[in-house]
Amino acid sequence: MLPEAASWMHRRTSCSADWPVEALLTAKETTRISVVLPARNEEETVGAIVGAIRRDLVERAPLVDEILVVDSRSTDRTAQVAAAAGAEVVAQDAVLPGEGRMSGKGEALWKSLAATTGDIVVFVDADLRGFSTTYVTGLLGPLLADPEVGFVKGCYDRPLITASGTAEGGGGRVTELVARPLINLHWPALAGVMQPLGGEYAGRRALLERLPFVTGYGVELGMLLDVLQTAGLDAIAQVDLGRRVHSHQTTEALGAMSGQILLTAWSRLQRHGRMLPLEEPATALTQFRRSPGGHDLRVSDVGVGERRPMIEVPEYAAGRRSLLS
Ligand SMILES: O=c1ccn([C@@H]2O[C@H](COP(=O)(O)OP(=O)(O)O[C@H]3O[C@H](CO)[C@@H](O)[C@H](O)[C@H]3O)[C@@H](O)[C@H]2O)c(=O)[nH]1
Ligand SMILES: O=C(O)[C@H](O)COP(=O)(O)O
Repeated sequence: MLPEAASWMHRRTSCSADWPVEALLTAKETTRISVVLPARNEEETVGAIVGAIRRDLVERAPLVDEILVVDSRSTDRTAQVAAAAGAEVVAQDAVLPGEGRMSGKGEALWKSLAATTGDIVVFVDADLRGFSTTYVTGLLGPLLADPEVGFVKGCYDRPLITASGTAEGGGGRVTELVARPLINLHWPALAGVMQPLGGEYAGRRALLERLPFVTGYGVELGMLLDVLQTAGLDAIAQVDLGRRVHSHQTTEALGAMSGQILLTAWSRLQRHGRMLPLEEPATALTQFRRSPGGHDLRVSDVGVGERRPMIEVPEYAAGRRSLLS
């Protein structure tokens, strides 16, 4: 891991328990806070999430000023359930109709900026199970405490829950198999960001409104890379939110998500001028394991070598196959 990345992790990582709601209320002053949930067919889960935020962070403690659910072309009762739980609900396609209709989660988030007024916007996926409002308070902590912080990512343990059981640490498959190796390769300064694709994060409007948003599932990677490019590593913080359980997509759907992640990375490599001249790619891969004191880092070298075609090996070309044994 680069010294810069290790130092960032040390300085900019906290956990949700570090940010009690009472301290946040004091720090909030006149800052308006919006919570946004993008939702496509989440009638089973969206109500409990909205209800918890409304109860804990609007009624019990006046921290959150608005809760917006962006209905992303749901065909179920997502909009009704969210409204009944106390959220304002807008249809993705009804916002800024003059801008036309694009698709996916990134489109819903982009539209949400136009449909909210908060100085700080907190994004929370609508498919979470066992949601706690400490997700929201945790994400707000670094932003309310430090004006230098502009963007906060959540991190958590991610189980993979299937009909045959629960594999702790088995979730986040696109993160582990695609995004993390890609980030370590081309953006090693971000190697300490534990959940680069996580859907729970918060940012200052003044920063978010100056970023392009990738549509679909490229939105998180694009945003993280664009924040790094425009505001620098120190503007980013991460908060350990504990454990995250969500609805898993099929492997096939995750393949499509991976394609969007790769395309997003490609576009940022081009746009941020990292292709020319071609930089030597970093070969260190940093992974994380939960430990009693936080997280253990495991850095391995994923560098690959290259062998010449076998036919160019003289012994082989001469037919001396006995050398194979
Ligand atoms: O067209 C869409 C698709 C999804 N969603 C919502 O976006 C959230 C996350 O979508 P989901 O399909 O559950 O994504 P995951 O499989 O959980 O993907 C992970 O990785 C993605 C890529 O970085 C992130 O966008 C997600 O937040 C993150 O949880 C959910 O509330 C969805 O309802 C929309 O609003 N519109
Ligand atoms: O964030 C990810 O990597 C994808 O959403 C896949 O997550 P899952 O493996 O927990 O379904």
